[in-house]
Amino acid sequence: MRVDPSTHPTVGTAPDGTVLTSAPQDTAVDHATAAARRVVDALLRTDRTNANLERVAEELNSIAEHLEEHAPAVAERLVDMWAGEGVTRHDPVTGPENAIAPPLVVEGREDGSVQSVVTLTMPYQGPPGHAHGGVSALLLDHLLGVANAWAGRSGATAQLNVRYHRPTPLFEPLTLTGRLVAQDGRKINTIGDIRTADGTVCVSVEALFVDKTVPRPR
Ligand SMILES: CCCCCCCC/C=C\CCCCCCCC(=O)SCCNC(=O)CCNC(=O)[C@H](O)C(C)(C)COP(=O)(O)OP(=O)(O)OC[C@H]1O[C@@H](n2cnc3c(N)ncnc32)[C@H](O)[C@@H]1OP(=O)(O)O
Repeated sequence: MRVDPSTHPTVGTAPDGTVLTSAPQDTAVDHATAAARRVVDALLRTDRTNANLERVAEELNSIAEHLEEHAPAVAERLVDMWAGEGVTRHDPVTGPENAIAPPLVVEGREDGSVQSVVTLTMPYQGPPGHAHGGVSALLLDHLLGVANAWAGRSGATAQLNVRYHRPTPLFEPLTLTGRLVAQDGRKINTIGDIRTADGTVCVSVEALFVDKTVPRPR
């Protein structure tokens, strides 16, 4: 099921398996961003001596110039970015329009949790062959925010306590899970983890969110 653009679905209003993130579309911007993501990955993988990197730099700079020529003022662009209901296409975790985002596709489950399966690659590397701890924290922070939305709440992260149990492997499917576990007025407690396919926990988090509306640019 796709997200209704007028209201954010929650566990009470949408069935199991509801996609809570903005799916990649068959649009030029999504195609361009997917290509940019591919370039970031390929730049890290390519042979440093044999690839013609001077030509690559020239062509990429020419592309950047074209994009910058058509960029409106930042304030104007921000209004445009925040015109939807909160499911963003530009965030660094799930945004199909953000080349930095893996991007995660998050599903809401009927048990109140949210889940995402992702395979991380070279751009997200920390220790050899494994995910950077800051990347794991980023992905979980955002996933927990989506878990709050699925539970009908929203808030800013006030605390994110991260426990790294064991290194998180790249190049294999990881399952990220999050759920809201307690609420006390404006305070929201949300937990989550990252596991390998055999269920081994690599990272777990406990977070405090505080309900606070950040005004949208307009
Ligand atoms: C827009 C609508 C969308 C709807 C649709 C949803 C679609 C969903 C899709 C996608 C979800 C997106 C997911 C995004 C997820 C990413 C989240 C982030 O990255 S957020 C950026 C990083 N976080 C910050 O920048 C916060 C910076 N800090 C602050 O702004 C404030 O400090 C804030 C809001 C956290 C608290 O400030 P105060 O003034 O509002 O509230 P005070 O009175 O200080 O605290 C309230 C209670 O909380 C406790 N508290 C506050 N901070 C605490 C802390 N760090 N540790 C422990 N307790 C804390 C206090 O002690 C107080 O508790 P007592 O009521 O007295 O019991």
